[in-house]
Formats: sequence, structure tokens, C-alpha cells
Amino acid sequence: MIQATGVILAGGKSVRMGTDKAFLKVGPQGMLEHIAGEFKKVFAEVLISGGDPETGRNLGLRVINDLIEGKGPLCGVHAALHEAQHDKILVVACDMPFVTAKLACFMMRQVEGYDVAVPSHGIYLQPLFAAYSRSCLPVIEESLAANKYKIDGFFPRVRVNYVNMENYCSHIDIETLFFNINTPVDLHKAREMADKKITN
Ligand SMILES: Nc1nc2c(ncn2[C@@H]2O[C@H](COP(=O)(O)OP(=O)(O)OP(=O)(O)O)[C@@H](O)[C@H]2O)c(=O)[nH]1
Ligand SMILES: [Mg+2]
Repeated sequence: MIQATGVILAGGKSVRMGTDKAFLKVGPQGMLEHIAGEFKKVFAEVLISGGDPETGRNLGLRVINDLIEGKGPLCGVHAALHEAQHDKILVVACDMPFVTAKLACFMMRQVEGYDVAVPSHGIYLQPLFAAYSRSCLPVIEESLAANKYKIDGFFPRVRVNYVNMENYCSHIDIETLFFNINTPVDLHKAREMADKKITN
């Protein structure tokens, strides 16, 4: 077990999807349930940040509320850094159905000696599948106090390990690994990707 906290972000309004994304199925399980299962395998503690408290009860996980509500994922990270039993957390969005426990463990190793470890590939960063240390809290609080809610807005002010994923996996895998579902079209695409993965 990694002595760290896995945090599944499940707040927000799912406006683009029109229905709570956490419960949508890609494969046999709802996305939140699937990630919870992966994280329980490796993290000493798993929390759900935001969303329906009933969900957490059903999965046997604690649901924590945002301390600042309705302002997006950075507030989920903020609340999780407050509430986690451990100094380091791995944050994942509940709408990323293809992330794995193995990748989470890899990212936790990358945050040693840093405040943040974030996957990077090409021009992209994946701050919604990244490791954060409690040392980020004061800087995040300053951002929130200044009404700056962009998730990676505080990165220039802390020690960030930008982890080049092209060294870790192939280009195609990267696109699948970090695929996130925002719209009904994305959901359809993800289900096709999942079918392909099974038949491959
Ligand atoms: N704790 C917490 N999580 C959030 C919040 N807003 C979004 N999230 C989560 O952050 C992840 C990324 O969210 P998005 O896909 O950008 O947005 P969303 O709010 O779910 O959907 P839209 O309303 O369509 O933008 C998802 O796992 C959401 O559940 C928030 O205010 N608090
Ligand atoms: Mg999203």
C-alpha cells in the first residue's frame, strides 16, 4: 500500500453531459466505481471530493465537501489537501475511465522531492491526474483568495515535476489513458475505445 491518499474528483455540474458523469458506465462499472476499485488496490486512503454523498456510502468511501463551493476542480484539490490523512495525494477526475492503479503509483514516485508531479505530453498537461503535496496548500489558498480558479494557475509558484509521458508509453496509449468524458459524444467514443481494448 502507498502511504498516500487517492482522491477522486466528483463535484461539478456535468453541464455538458446533462447527467451526473460519475455513474455513467464505460465497461461493466460506473466510472467512479471503477476508479475507486483501482485506487483501493494501492492507496492507504481513498476519498471522494464532491458529488453525491450517497455514492460514497455505497462504495464505503468518505465524501468530502469543497470548502469553497461551485468554483471547479481546484477547490476539490484544496479540500482534499486539507482533509487527507497523508501528506501526498493523487488526484483523478471521475470522468477519466482509462486511468490505472499502475499509473497512479508511477505518478506518486514522481512527486518525491516536488510539490506537484503532473503528466505532460506534447503541449498538454494532465493536472486532473496528478500528484500534489500538502506543501501546495498555502499557494492554492492565495490563488483562491484572489479568485483564481484555474487548476494549474499556481504551478509557476511551486516545484513541479513535469513528467514527460512520451518516455513512459506510446502516443496512442497516452490518448487513451487520459481520455476524459465531457459530452455524450465523448461517452460514445470512450465506449468504442473500451470495446477495442477488450478485443485487442
Ligand atoms: N470537488 C469538485 N470537483 C469538481 C468541481 N467541478 C468539477 N469537478 C470534477 O472535476 C473533474 C473535471 O470536471 P470537468 O469535466 O471540467 O467539469 P464538470 O463540472 O464535471 O462538467 P461541466 O459542467 O460540463 O463543465 C470531474 O471529475 C468533476 O467531477 C468542483 O467544483 N468541486
Ligand atoms: Mg472533464
